[in-house]
Amino acid sequence: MTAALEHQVHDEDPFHLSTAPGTGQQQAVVLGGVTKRYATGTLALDGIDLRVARGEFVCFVGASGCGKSTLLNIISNLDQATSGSVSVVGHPALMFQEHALMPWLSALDNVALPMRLAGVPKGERLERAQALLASVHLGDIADKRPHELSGGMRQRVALARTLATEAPVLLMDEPFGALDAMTRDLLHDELESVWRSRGLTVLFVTHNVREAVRLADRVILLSSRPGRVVQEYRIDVPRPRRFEDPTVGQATAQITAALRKEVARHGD
Ligand SMILES: Nc1ncnc2c1ncn2[C@@H]1O[C@H](COP(=O)(O)OP(=O)(O)OP(=O)(O)O)[C@@H](O)[C@H]1O
Repeated sequence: MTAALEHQVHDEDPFHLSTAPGTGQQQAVVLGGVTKRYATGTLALDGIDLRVARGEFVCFVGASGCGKSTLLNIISNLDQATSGSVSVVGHPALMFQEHALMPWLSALDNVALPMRLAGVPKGERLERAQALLASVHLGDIADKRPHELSGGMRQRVALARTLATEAPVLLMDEPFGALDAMTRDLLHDELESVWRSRGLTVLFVTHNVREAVRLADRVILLSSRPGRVVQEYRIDVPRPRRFEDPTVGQATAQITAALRKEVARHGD
């Protein structure tokens, strides 16, 4: 069952609130009127208001060029908003479609890299990296280098490396977009399991509405040129969800219809 929630603009100053009004819920990410105009003149985002609760899994879908990547870059502080405010708990970890592993390092050393940069002692970081690899079912390929691994395995190493940062918030920009359906399905299970066990907050960008419905507590539909929140969908299908579940299919159809309308509105 899904229920469509219209996007609400918050009256209160969101940057002085640690809880959502009436819910008592702690917020991991709060955006207020985030607008981004690139130097070229492109208005990529226009007044995005967003609250993501701690432990929530939010997926963003929208037409190509609606500003999804821009939004994650701003939340991760890789880029700055032109106006508006951003408040994030801790330092988020960002994971892209391209895994960008260091080719000369073993899988284990790739996963250990963020801890090395953070000054974690060698013995401890290698032990933790090994446990992280095991958590994505790659405990037995620790010594292999990226070129010896399949695309799906490399993306799992990248996921383990992202988790090694211990960031409370994960920002994922189409992380599984290049993978075959079967591998993607496995990675969904693994991501869902670490999300739940660690109580992570995940903001996940995808072109794939079905993937969004499979993973998200809430799906946010963005419009393009400029990017605005069009609608939000609370997905309350019980977990674990399967693509074959009729309720997943229904929610996917509902959101896809809205996305089509958005795309048609812009003539893309
Ligand atoms: N560095 C930049 N300079 C100028 N314009 C940019 C820059 N980065 C993105 N844009 C423009 O801003 C808009 C939003 O881009 P963005 O990459 O955030 O969209 P997206 O939704 O992630 O796209 P896609 O789904 O195709 O990956 C687009 O019109 C894009 O051309």
